[in-house]
Parts: sequence; C-alpha cells; structure tokens
Amino acid sequence: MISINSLTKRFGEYTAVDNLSFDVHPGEVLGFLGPNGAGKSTTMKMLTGFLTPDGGSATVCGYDIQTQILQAQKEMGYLPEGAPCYGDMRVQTFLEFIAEVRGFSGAEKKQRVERVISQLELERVREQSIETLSKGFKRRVGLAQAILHDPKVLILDEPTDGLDPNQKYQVRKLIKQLAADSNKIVVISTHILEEVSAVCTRAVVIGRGKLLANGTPDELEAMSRYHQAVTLNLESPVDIEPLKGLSGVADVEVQREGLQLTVVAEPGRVIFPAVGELAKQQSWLVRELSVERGRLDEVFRRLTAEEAA
Ligand SMILES: Nc1ncnc2c1ncn2[C@@H]1O[C@H](COP(=O)(O)OP(=O)(O)OP(=O)(O)O)[C@@H](O)[C@H]1O
Repeated sequence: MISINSLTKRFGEYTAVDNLSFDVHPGEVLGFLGPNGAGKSTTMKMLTGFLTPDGGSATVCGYDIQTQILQAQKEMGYLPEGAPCYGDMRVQTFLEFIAEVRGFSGAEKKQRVERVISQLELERVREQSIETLSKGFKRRVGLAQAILHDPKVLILDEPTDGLDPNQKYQVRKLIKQLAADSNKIVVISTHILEEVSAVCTRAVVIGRGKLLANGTPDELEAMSRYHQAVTLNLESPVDIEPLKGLSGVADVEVQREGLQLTVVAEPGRVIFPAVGELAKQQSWLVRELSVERGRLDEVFRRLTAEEAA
C-alpha cells in the first residue's frame, strides 16, 4: 500500500505540499484532485523519488521513499506530466531502452515490449520518432513505459490530459483493466471530475497543498447541495409555494422560465416521495421527475473555493 504521513514540500517561502497525510490500499484507483497549482504533481514527484520532501514521510509497498527509494521505484510505474523525453528515439527503440534500464534482456525484453505495444495500440507508430507523434500517442507511449515492468503501483499524472474523447475512453478502459487486478494501486491526478466517476474508487481533494476531502465518489456526491435534490420538468409553470412548504425542502430553484424546478433537500432528508405526491395532488403536468445523487463539480468548487478564500 501507499502510506503518506505529514508530507511537506517547500519551494522557497511557498509551501507546495503542506502536512499531507492519506493512505491508498491495494485494489484502489485513487483520483487525486485539486485545482492548478494545488500540489498534485509535487506530491507524485516525491512519491516516485524525483523530489525530496522537506518534512514528513511516505512508504510505497513498505519501502520508505527517502531511505529505500530504489526498492520503492521497482514497485512503481510513473507517467509524469507531459510527454516522454528522448523525443528523437523511435517508439520501439525507446521502449526497449526502458526495458533494459529496468533490467530485462533477451526474449523477456522483447516479449514485454510487444505486450505493451499491443496493449496501448502502438503498432502503427512503432517505427516513428516520439517527437513526431500526436499528443494522444505520446501519452500512450508514456503509459506503455509506465506499465512495462508490470508494477504493483501506478502513479499517473493527468493521464488523459489533451486526449480526444475516443482516446480518453481508451485510456480509462485500460486503467480499469489494470486495476481489475485487485492487488494493484492506481493513483491518477486529474482536474476532470467525470474521470473520478468513470474510473476511481476513491478521491482525495487537495488545495494549496492541504487535504480538503477524502472519500468514495458516493461520499463526495453526498456532500453536494444537490444530494437528493428532485428535478421536475413541467408542461407549464406552477405555483412553487406548496413545494417550499414541504417538510425537508431547503430551497426551490427555478429554471427555463418555470418549466424546470430543482427542489433542494435539507441535509440527510429524502424528499422524492413527498414531491411526487404533491405533484399528483396538484395535478401538475409533469414530463419528468428525477432525483440527483449530487454534483461533484459543485462539491469540488465549494471545497477548493473555501480554501482559496
Ligand atoms: N520546481 C519548482 N520551483 C518552484 N515552485 C514550484 C516548483 N514546482 C512546483 N512549484 C509550485 O508549487 C505549486 C504546486 O505545483 P504542482 O505542479 O505540484 O501543482 P499541480 O496540482 O500539479 O498543478 P497542475 O494541475 O497545474 O498540474 C505551484 O504553485 C507551483 O508553481
């Protein structure tokens, strides 16, 4: 597992990662969220041994990142932000080079390179130099090198950044496949909230280097103002006063000139049955009645705006 305890990194006067603590367990795909400059990349660079912490500690698969980084690195695959270096190398040559660096040779090296070329669908570009590849293919080459040694822990810094929707779908599918092996840990930094719902089993939100939230996507959605909110799509506008008077209703938001109402629930209350009952009693012409799980974007904005204030 990964265990992070009061990890801290300063750049001059600025504290980029501030007393950060959390754990990640085998089988988890952790979404690591935060606005630009929150400290996500800095944390990942410390975990993978590319930056030295100024305080606190962390272990990866039981290895201390400060005193046993080489052992820890063997257990990790890391996709840094941006494109792989060695731009003038051809894709296959680059992957062979990485395989050698990781200690593979002969038939095993060949077999591992072929496996990732096939997994990441790189056949078409294997003879092309990395610098001439599209952004999407560069990310895939980066992912290929990260998984080449079949690591127990994958640290991916914005793996779908700059990819088109099809490529995003492909990369997320691959991450899910990798994580299906229940002993693996995947940590993905992102500011794309749909990615959290799509692939993550848990999310950690940070802002200005500090931990702001740590929970499953369901738990984070439950923090939303719109958790258990009921939306009515109507044929014609109605008087909203009876709705406001219902027990457990915190607010009624009016959209589309009264044709859409969002009835916000008080925390912990379930109002769907009562709203449905009222609509029937009042003979409202309801086209659609739906209940919300919550809005991650609103939770993310609120958490990170509070921190910025
Ligand atoms: N080498 C460095 N020297 C000085 N400041 C740095 C350095 N690296 C990062 N920082 C600063 O530390 C803060 C955290 O940066 P970091 O790259 O970790 O954020 P991030 O959450 O990954 O952001 P993004 O989503 O934009 O990638 C930022 O204010 C950044 O400017």
